[in-house]
Amino acid sequence: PAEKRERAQELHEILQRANYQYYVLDNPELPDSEYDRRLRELQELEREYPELVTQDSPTQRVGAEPLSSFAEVRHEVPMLSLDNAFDDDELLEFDRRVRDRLNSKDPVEYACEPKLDGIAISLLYRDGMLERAATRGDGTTGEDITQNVRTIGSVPLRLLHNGVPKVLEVRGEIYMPKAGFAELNKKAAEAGEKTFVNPRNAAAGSLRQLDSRITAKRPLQLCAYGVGLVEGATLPDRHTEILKQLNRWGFRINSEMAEARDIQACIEYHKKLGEKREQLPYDIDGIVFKVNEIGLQRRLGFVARAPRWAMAYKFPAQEEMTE
Ligand SMILES: NC(=O)n1nc(-c2ccco2)nc1N
Repeated sequence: PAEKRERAQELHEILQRANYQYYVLDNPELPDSEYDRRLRELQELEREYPELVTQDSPTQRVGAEPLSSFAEVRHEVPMLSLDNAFDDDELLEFDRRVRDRLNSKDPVEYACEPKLDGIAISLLYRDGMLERAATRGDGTTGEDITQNVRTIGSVPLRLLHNGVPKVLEVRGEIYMPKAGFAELNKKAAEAGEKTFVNPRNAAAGSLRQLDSRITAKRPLQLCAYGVGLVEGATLPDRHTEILKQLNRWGFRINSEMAEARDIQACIEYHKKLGEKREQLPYDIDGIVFKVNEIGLQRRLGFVARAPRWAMAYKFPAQEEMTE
């Protein structure tokens, strides 16, 4: 049925673009009712002609049969945690160490990203298709949560456009926005179910579900913040440019991301974001500053635990949620 295949392909493209606008660009163009109508038409078509189902079809986001356990995944490129700074002096010391190691008298440019308080994950794409998603775990070994992650709207099941790398590992944070968290707890309380203490725990609990149909109902977001394994492509040579490329390929990146020409500008950025922290639609527990030039990152490398080229400057802990 050639015309059925064409119709399925057309619906597929309309739904995929609507998904990108809504979940990644926060700029919905299709009313929900229109989205649902077309999704039902595609589901109907795929029921009639199962050979039309592709693994990146928008119909494949509703969750599958529950798993009995999560398989283990080994990270070829370790997922490291971040060193912490708690005041301006510690951040200045970080910059001094960086410039000493680079033997550079010039200021170093930094990328600035709010540190989302969620769960770090790794997404592996092969020929543009999402192959597996895994938690950070201990940095070397994590859990395969692909079934659950496929249900998250801001996670591309296939990279947009062509000319994508053969292998691309994207790293990011899965988090629950404050509004979605409040709504989830309100419904849970009304239904006499357990509520979550904070958005981070709610996100972690939603990703630990063996039944991905439960995860599919949770308001989770993915924000990309870096790459791991890359084969068959040359990425830009600055971190902020890599993130913009990821956004073009279909990933959500943080709208507050910025470049700071030196460490003084980082301190000003940290202060500014600290003042608007309560107004942000998601929890953050600091700012991550990264040396922006990839060549310099390579020269700095990592110490055992954390990269020498990055520092998380934390905010004071928020007063814990009252029960
Ligand atoms: N949590 C978070 O938002 N992160 N975490 C990193 C990170 C961890 C290791 C390297 O980069 N970057 C951002 N924005």
